[in-house]
Amino acid sequence: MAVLDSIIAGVREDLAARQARVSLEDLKERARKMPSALSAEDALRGNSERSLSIIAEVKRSSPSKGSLASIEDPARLAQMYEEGGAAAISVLTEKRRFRGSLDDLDAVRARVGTPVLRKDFIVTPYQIWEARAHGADIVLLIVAALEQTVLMSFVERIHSLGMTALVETHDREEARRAIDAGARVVGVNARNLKTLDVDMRVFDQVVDILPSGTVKVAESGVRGPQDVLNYARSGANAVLVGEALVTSGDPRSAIGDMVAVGHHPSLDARER
Ligand SMILES: O=P(O)(O)OC[C@@H](O)[C@@H](O)c1c[nH]c2ccccc12
Repeated sequence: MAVLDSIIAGVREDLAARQARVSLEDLKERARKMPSALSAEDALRGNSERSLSIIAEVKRSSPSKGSLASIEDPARLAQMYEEGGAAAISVLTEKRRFRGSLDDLDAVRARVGTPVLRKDFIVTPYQIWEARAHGADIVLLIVAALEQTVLMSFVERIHSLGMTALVETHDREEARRAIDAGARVVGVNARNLKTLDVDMRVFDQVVDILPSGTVKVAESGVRGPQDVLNYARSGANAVLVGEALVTSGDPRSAIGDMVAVGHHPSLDARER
């Protein structure tokens, strides 16, 4: 079984347990009582002052590398990311492979003022309501995990709840599907979720499929400022970084160095 399929099988089991505890009706009620979602599209697109956005991830573990960092206080880590200049914070909520949780999402949401992304393997509308009920502003959707009509309805659901869908792709065909489904923020993941191989050239191979107004997010494999610069030169509006930040020992300055790349003079003439 491909890695993605086995992750999703576990996600479905954990989901069934949560659904048995909290009904969809209760969840909707909680979601309706939440403050409105923060608008994330402009924050991710960047502006003249911050011409490249960094999405910084709270990530304890990964299927490819195993344990990365214990992160006993996810809110504190997120706060350091925010102080270092992150445009948004990504919180993994998948339990089995990434050791994340909705508690992490709650804690981060309560601490930071930036948009927060729920990073998980979304396969039912219940999880979208759950994201909103726990304060998410952005929800990840993985094209490779969803049939096209489902993808389309999930993008609509996320947008109708005032959140932003970050629709993740890994090749040109998936990028076309993301755009057809109504995505305005598209991620290009250098990591193939079926094999876990990382190839940072994927962004260049996919980027010309995306219409100019689309927010383009390069995901995975970023080791430091040079990789951020390369992605920015290729036309990324935002870069999503996990491992390099959680293993850095000084997340505030590690992200600061990446944010600074957005002001690099060689980026002035680029078209995004
Ligand atoms: O730790 P990295 O290589 O910087 O990658 C971060 C992020 O891109 C990665 O965690 C990720 C991208 N897409 C995903 C989908 C599910 C789980 C995780 C991911």
